[in-house]
Amino acid sequence: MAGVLLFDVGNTHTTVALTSDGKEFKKFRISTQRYETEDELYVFLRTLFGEMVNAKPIVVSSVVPSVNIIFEYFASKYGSGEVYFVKAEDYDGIVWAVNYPKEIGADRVCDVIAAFKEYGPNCIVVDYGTAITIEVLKEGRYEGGAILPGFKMMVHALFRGTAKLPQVELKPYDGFVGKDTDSNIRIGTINATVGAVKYLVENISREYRENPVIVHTGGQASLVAGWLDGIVDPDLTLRGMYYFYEAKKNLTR
Ligand SMILES: Nc1ncnc2c1ncn2[C@@H]1O[C@H](COP(=O)(O)OP(=O)(O)O)[C@@H](O)[C@H]1O
Ligand SMILES: CC(C)(COP(=O)(O)O)[C@@H](O)C(=O)NCCC(=O)O
Ligand SMILES: [K+]
Repeated sequence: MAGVLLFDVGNTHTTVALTSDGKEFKKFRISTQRYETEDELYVFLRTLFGEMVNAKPIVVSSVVPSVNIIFEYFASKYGSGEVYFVKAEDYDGIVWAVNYPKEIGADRVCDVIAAFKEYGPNCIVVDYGTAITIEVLKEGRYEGGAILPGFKMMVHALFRGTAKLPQVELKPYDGFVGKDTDSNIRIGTINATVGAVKYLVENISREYRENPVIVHTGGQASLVAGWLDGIVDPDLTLRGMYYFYEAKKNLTR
């Protein structure tokens, strides 16, 4: 089967997706800390994908620099030899109107590319992962955004910083006054973070006035579905990776 292997490497999980059109994905999710060599990664992927995983070009969106070398080795030993690392400075279909485009996390680059292609030039994208990122697109220019602690990080911060507070389930609480420790914590971490996102999106929209399209993505977007306005689009990052690959492939043919 033709196609390309996408690796969305985040600080918690690596989502691996096989696709031949950038629309349909056969995807699996593994912990980013679980592989330290190209052979370990291959064992995982052979188990999950079977032979389909062999001899494909690979695209890597990584925000964990320490693992990047593994994909270089993987590409030459098990891939087609081609590896494309997502970088803002390698994609000129967007104006990266920020101080240091090289600093932008690759996942954010992918989110912006896909949002622009599919939701138009005025969007706000919120990506809920280890950290929560907010991307602002105005008239097709990436204006920057914000970075917040993710839901799990908020809960973990309370757990690590106190003697008695437990880690709670990552579920919003249906109410705003807790009657026990668990609900107090969930309100102050999950509900509060949803509130922070709401606050930032409202103020960004006011600043940009074009009533932007709002898109939610990332592993925990489903957690907030129903609490926030906007579209929930879990595969946005993967589609952005494929758009990046198409742009690079046409350049290098
Ligand atoms: N199938 C799944 N198994 C485990 N966690 C999942 C799954 N789907 C979504 N999640 C959630 O996604 C989170 C990781 O989100 P993700 O966007 O991949 O983070 P990052 O990109 O920072 O690694 C996990 O902490 C978990 O809450
Ligand atoms: C903010 C992030 C850690 C989010 O990554 P994730 O939560 O997906 O692991 C990542 O986009 C990143 O490392 N960004 C670099 C700094 C920046 O984008 O300005
Ligand atoms: K992410």
